[in-house]
Order: sequence, then structure tokens, then C-alpha cells
Amino acid sequence: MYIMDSSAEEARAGLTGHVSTVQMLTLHRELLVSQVKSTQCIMDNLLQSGFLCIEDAEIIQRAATKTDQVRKILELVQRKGVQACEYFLYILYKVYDAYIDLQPWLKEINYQPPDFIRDIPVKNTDPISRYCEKLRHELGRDTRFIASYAQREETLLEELYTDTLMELLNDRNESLGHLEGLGQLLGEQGVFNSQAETVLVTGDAGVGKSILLQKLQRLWSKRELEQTDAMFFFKFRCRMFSTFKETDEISLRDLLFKYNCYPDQDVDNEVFSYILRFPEKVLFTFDGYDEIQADLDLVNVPEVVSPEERTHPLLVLINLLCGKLLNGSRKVLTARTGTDVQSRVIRKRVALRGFSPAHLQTYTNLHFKEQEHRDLVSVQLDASPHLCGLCSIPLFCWIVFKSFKHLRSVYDDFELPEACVTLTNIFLLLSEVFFSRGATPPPVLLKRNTRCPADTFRAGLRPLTAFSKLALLGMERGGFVFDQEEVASCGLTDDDLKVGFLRPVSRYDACENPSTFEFLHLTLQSFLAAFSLVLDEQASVGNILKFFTECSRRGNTSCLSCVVHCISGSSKPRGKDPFKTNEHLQYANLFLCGLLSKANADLLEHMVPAALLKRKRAVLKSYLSTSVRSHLRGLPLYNTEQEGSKVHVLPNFLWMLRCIFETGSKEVAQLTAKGITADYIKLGYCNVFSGDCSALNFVLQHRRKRLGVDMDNNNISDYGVKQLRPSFSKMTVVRLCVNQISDSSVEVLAEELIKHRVVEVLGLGSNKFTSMGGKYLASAIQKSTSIFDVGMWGNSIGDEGARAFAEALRNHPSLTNLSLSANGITSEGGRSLAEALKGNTMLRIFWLVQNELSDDVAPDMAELIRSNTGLSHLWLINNQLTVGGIRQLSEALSHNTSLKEISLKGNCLSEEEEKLFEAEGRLRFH
Ligand SMILES: Nc1ncnc2c1ncn2[C@@H]1O[C@H](COP(=O)(O)OP(=O)(O)OP(=O)(O)O)[C@@H](O)[C@H]1O
Repeated sequence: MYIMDSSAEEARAGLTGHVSTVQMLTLHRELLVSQVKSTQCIMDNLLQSGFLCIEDAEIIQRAATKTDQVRKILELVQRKGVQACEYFLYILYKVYDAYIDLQPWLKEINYQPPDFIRDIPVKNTDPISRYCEKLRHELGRDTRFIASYAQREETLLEELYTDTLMELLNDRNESLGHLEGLGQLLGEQGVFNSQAETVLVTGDAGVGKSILLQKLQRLWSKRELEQTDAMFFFKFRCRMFSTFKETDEISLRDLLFKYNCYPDQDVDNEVFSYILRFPEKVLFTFDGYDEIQADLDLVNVPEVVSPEERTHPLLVLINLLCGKLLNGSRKVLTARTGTDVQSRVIRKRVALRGFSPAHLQTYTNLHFKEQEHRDLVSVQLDASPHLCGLCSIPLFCWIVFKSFKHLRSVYDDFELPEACVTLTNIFLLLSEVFFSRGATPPPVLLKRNTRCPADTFRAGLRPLTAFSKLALLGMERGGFVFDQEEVASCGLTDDDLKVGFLRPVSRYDACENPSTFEFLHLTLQSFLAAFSLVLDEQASVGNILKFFTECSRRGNTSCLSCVVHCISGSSKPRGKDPFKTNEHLQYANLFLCGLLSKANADLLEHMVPAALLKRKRAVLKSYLSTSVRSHLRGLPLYNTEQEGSKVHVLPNFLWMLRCIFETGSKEVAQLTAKGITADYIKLGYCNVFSGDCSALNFVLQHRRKRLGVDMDNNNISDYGVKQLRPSFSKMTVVRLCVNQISDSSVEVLAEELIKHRVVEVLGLGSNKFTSMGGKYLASAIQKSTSIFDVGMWGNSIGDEGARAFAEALRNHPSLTNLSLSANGITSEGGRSLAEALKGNTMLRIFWLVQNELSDDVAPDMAELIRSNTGLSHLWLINNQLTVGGIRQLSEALSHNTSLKEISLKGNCLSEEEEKLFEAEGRLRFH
């Protein structure tokens, strides 16, 4: 019992004219009665500290309603005196979240807890805050490990998590630069639709979307997540929503609690009421939107008006995502690249681009503790940009590293896969590791025996067939979660499950049955499904094409999907849907091509009769040839004056290229190269990643005619450029803007430019090269007489690079258009450029927008303007020129009749000054 001296306090209040705390409670009684929603925590603390006794508590509990309870509490504490009242206020102040409605009032009365009260502890027994703790605890536990293929071999997330490239995109998918770290994901940077609440994170298979969410959840669980004050964090995997039956119904409350965790001792449902009242305190993550096996229309969706309403879980999800339920809550949604999510519900967009070279190095160091392994792996990676390209996708990198580690522990001489490794080889490697781990270990003396994948696969054929069958079964019915019955029906035993292809799924079986399974990764399911098609000796040979047929059927009708409204009027998702995403099927096709490739025949012949394998290969090849031909013929071709006939490829083109690369068939590659009849092919915004460049190169190397290639806005990176090396001899146009390219591959490109001298147009805008890259290019351009258009905006070549370009420009015989905008060039670099250009009669258009040019550059620029007779447009927008500098340019312009325009908007002039100069006619400020 704490000693109180209420009379002294009251006397003090009277003397100073202040209202005593006891009076205060009377004054604000009405507000307190209406706003104190949770009485439990107050009672617990008053009891604990001795301000109330058990009998008091019983009196309170006897009150019929919550408001009556509050009245009783007030009565009692007032009766007990000032200290009790002070302590009562202190509880409201300390247990902030539970009494959030009263916080403005406490501020208004300028509440400051007196020192003597601060010594009395307040324990949070409020169900809301306790629930938050529980959520944090459970999320912390669930996110500790990265799911690994062997459950006994779990890896701590913190030990292996490596940042990946996170590119911020606007609503038109244009790059807005990169996020610095995960903390920025929820921030305001890059928000293009402030009304919407969903942050969309996209990326290719295995690029790390789920792991990114796991990291986010882990940070939140440890209170380390910046830019959010979320008290509640609910995580969901979208594939769960496909496991519900059409007749299943659920309320929002159940969805939140059942699939995360239930609040304890919350008889009055306070937690849920709180969530409804403060939705902005809630953060959701929904992983894998592409895995929902229904065509969703986030805009025209029947509204679930009440959070209590029971309806199909998918409808609850959609209403959450589009902000019709729990409006104000934040959502992070992940999906494979290219998944259609209506922009209206997206707040901001982030694309994951995988490991950069620096990330890959970090990941290598984290993965391999032994220096010897690190060095070995680094050397082998350095030697193969193709392998690096594949390893820029964390999942593939993990498989390669994990396999290396295991096989290296068994065979001394095991090395990383060779330079021309395919994705199928990588998954074969993983399977080999699975089966070799299960096999009886060789006697110690024989440990370093020769590696024989054929033996390993032959020994594992029975379980491999069973796993493959299950994978195919799921693929056919569009399911990624399997119950025990399905697993057993494919012939899988409990022992087989230990191999590692499958992992148990917790909690989201509608019947509370924990024994459901999923494949370690969806791509693995695709791989095994393809294996099943290859292994099958019963079905007709043509059956292997089933997913190709499926994809092309969907592709043909996809334009109709825009006008189809689904889930309209009905609260049930449609059963079979022809428009659902089909990347997993595309992967199955890709693996089929790889498994049936000649290169893998030696291995596969140990599992499938050679004659059958041959027949299957022939069917596949014939199908590929026919479809390649018809695909290419069907591409829309249009003619341009400057660049000849152009074609903008469709998304399927990339899959086609990937499949051709996996087959390794020269004939099909030749056919494809020949089939591209256009002079210019546009692959912009096609989601080409560095690993795809080997596939493109595989086809282009068979091309006789030259070709313009536009690959702007993809994810090519240095690895991709290096893989394209042999193809640059065929290219008249090389457009690689916005592709994370840095100096190391610019050097390679520059070498090729010099070697072949066929490139006419070079677009390298918005990449990452510095003065070094600038110098390589300038030197290549100087030696190249074919080039006439160079765009290099948005790099960092600086003055050093500008000086190198100045040398290249001096009397260049062909360059007519050059952009060095946004490259950090100051007046020093500008002066070199101006001086070098004086005698150049070829350059017509010169862009130096958004650099750091001041009046210091003006005399040389003026001299250039006076003496140059070729230039028709000079762009100096967004620099730091003032009236003095521009006057010099204006004066010089009067001596030049060929220069049509100097654009000067965004320099340091007032509007009046701009108008004055604009009157001249050829100085433009708008
Ligand atoms: N940032 C990362 N750091 C370390 N490892 C990672 C990272 N991202 C992914 N991985 C590895 O790659 C595996 C696959 O990643 P993840 O499941 O997150 O890919 P995803 O993009 O969600 O793929 P999908 O679209 O197919 O579901 C992980 O299990 C992990 O081993």
C-alpha cells in the first residue's frame, strides 16, 4: 500500500487555484466514462498497487456495463484520494495503446505524471498490448530460419540474408532509382497513388520476394522496422486462398486470428474492436499474389461491408487489398513480374532485381565460411558471366552454392557447373544432391570416389518418379498444397519425405489438419512435373506438350481477359479459369526442353528407354520449330524511315528464347535467327534478366543479317552485357538504357565497338558507369566511324569523362547526336567539350541538360556558338547559368545562322529575364 497524503495535495491545489486531480476526474467524468474502453488493466494495476482491495474489485465487476464499471472505478479512486486519482491517470498515460482515445485529452490538460507516482509500477495487462506482444513473439519465432531443403539443416535468416536490388517504379513501370534499404519500403518515397494502401513488390521466380517479407516481419518482431508504427502485423501467403472450397466462408476476425494467432483472455473482443477502430495500426503482408488460382478484379468486386460478415476468404482478401475492409491499413503484396494488379489499388511499386555483383560477393562470403571455398567459388564465378547471371537470382544461387558445398564434401574435385550450364542442369544438380544425401554413405576409405550422377539418379528413380507424379498432379489441377492422401497415392513413403523435395505446411488446412505439404519452391514443382512428362512411358508421346498447348491456349485468349469481369455478383471464386497466371507452366516447359536436350540424353537414358526419349525429343523439336515460325510470323511489324522494319516482341518471345537455349538445339536457334525478318527488334520492358542474355546470344549468333536491338528497361546488368559479347558484331543498334550496367561491362562493350565498328546507335542512359566507363566509351566512339547517335544521360562520367568525350568529338566523322545529360559535368568539363566542338561540323544535336554548368562555361560556349556551323540544337536545360552567361550566348548566337535553338529552361533567371531573352527567338525557356 502506498502512503498518501491527500489533504496536503488538496490544500496545495486550493492555494494555487489549480483544480485538484480529484476534481479533475469529476470535471471530465463524462469523457472518461465514454472513452475508457478497457477496465481490466486499470483494475489490475489499482489492485496490485493497493489502491483498491478485492472487495472494491468485486463491486466494480458487479456493474452491468462497461461504462458503469468505469463510473464505479472513478467513484472509488476519488474516494481514496489524490494519489489514487493520480495513479489512475498515470495508468491511462502509460498504457498508451489501450487508452489511445484519451491521449489527446491528456495532452490537452497538459498531463505530467508527478514524481511520486512515477515510482509506482504500471503493468500492462491490457489484452490489446498483450496481443501485440504475442504477435511479435510468434512472428519472431516463425521468421528465425530460412526454409531449407533438409529440416535438420536450418539456416538462421540473419546469417544468410543479403540485400538485393530494389528498384522503385512509377505507375508506368519506369525506374525511379533504387531503395537504399528495407526500411524505405514503407516510406513515402516513390508513392504515386497516395489514396491506395498497397505496396506492390514484384520480381521473377526465386528473386527473394518471400524472403524479403520474412525479413520485414522479423524486423517488425524485433521493433527494428523503420517508417511504421504498426502495432499489428498479419502475414498471409496467397496460395492459402486457393485451398478453400467454394462454399467456405470466413469473417475478417477469423481470417486474422485463425491464420496468425488468437488474442488471450480477451472476453470482450477488445483486440478486434481496436483493430477496427485503428486500422492504420495494422500492417499486412500477402505473399505470392500470382499463386491465386482465380482471375481477380480488384476494382469491380462485391463489397464486404461488415467486418463481421462471413464470406469467401478470397473476397475478404480482395476487399482488404483494395481498402474496402479495414480502410487505412497498410499492405505489402508480392507477385511475380508481369502479374496484373490494377494500378488503382497500388500505392507504390518496387521491383526486385536480384543480387548485384557486390551482393553476390557478400552472399558468397556468408555462405562459405572457409576461405578456400570462398576463393574457389569466386574465381569460378568470375570466369563465367553466364553462371553469375543465373546466380543473380538468389534461389538459383542458393542451389548452386548448396550443391557445391555438399558435393565438394563428398568429392574433392567437384567444381561449379560449367560456363554453359542451363537452369535444368541446376535443378538436376539439386536433385542429385537430394538423392545422394539419402544414399548410404560410402565406407570412409572410399569417400572420395568418382561422382556418377547416373548411378545416383538410377538409385533414386522410384522416389523421383513418385515426387514427379505428385508435382504433375498439382500442376494439372493448379494446386500447390497436397494432403497426405495425395502424397501417399503417388507412392511416397514417410522415408521419401525426408529426401527434401517436400516440406510440411503449417496451419492453413481448412480442417485443422497439419499434414499438408508443398514443394520446396514452385520452380521445383515445375521441374519435377516436367520430369514426370519425360519419365512417363504410358501416355502418348504427344502428351509432353500439354503445358505448351495450355499456355498457347491462354495466350490466344488473353486479350479477352480485359473485358471479362469475374467474381461479379457472386461471392465465390470461379473454378476453372483460363486467364490465370501461368508462369509455373512456362517453367515446366522450359525444364522439359532442358531434360530432353541432347546434352542430358546420357543421363536420362538411365531412366527412360533411349528410343522413347528420342521420340519425345523429336516431337518437342518439331513443336518448337513450328511454333517459333508461327510466333515470329505473327509479330506486329512496322516500318520506320530511319531504322527500317521494326518489331516489338511479345512476352512469350522471351520464354521461347529460354526454351530454345535449354534444348541447346542449333537447328531451332538457326530457324529463329532466320525467322526474325525485321531490321530492329524491341525487347524493352520485357523483363529480360542477365541470365537470359545467353539465350539471346545463342540465337543471335546464328544470324547473318545485322539487327538493331533495343533492350531498354530490363535487368541485363554487367553479366548480361558480357554474355552478349559475341552478338555485338551483329548489332547496328545497341540500346541498353536503365539496365544496371557499370564500368566493368562498358569496357567489354567498348572493345566490341572498336573491333566491329558496325554500331550506329548506342543508348546507355540511366546506368551506373563512372568516368572510367566514360573514357572507355569515348575512346571507342573516337575509333568508330559508323556511330551517329549516342545517348548517355544519367550516368556519372563527370569532368574526366567529359574531357575524354571532348577528344572523341574533335573532328568526329559521323556522330550527329550526343547526350551527356545528367552526368555531373561542371564548367570545367563543359569548357573542354565546347572547345573541342568548335571545328566539328557533324554534330547536330548536343544535350548537356541537368549538369553543373555555370557562367564559367559561357565564354567557351559562346566561342563554340560563334564558330560552329553544324550544330542545330544545344540543350542546356537545368544548369546554373545566370543572366551574365546567357547574355554571352545570346550575343554569340547573333553570329550563327545554322543553330536553330538553345534550350535554357531551369537556369538561374527570373521570369522577366527569361522573357527578355526569349524575345531573341532562338533562346528557349519553355
Ligand atoms: N535476400 C536473400 N538473401 C539470401 N537468400 C535469399 C534471399 N532471397 C532469396 N534467397 C534464397 O532464395 C530462396 C527463394 O527465395 P524466395 O522464395 O523468397 O523467392 P520468391 O521471389 O518468393 O520466389 P517465387 O516467386 O517463386 O515464390 C530462399 O529460400 C533463399 O534460400
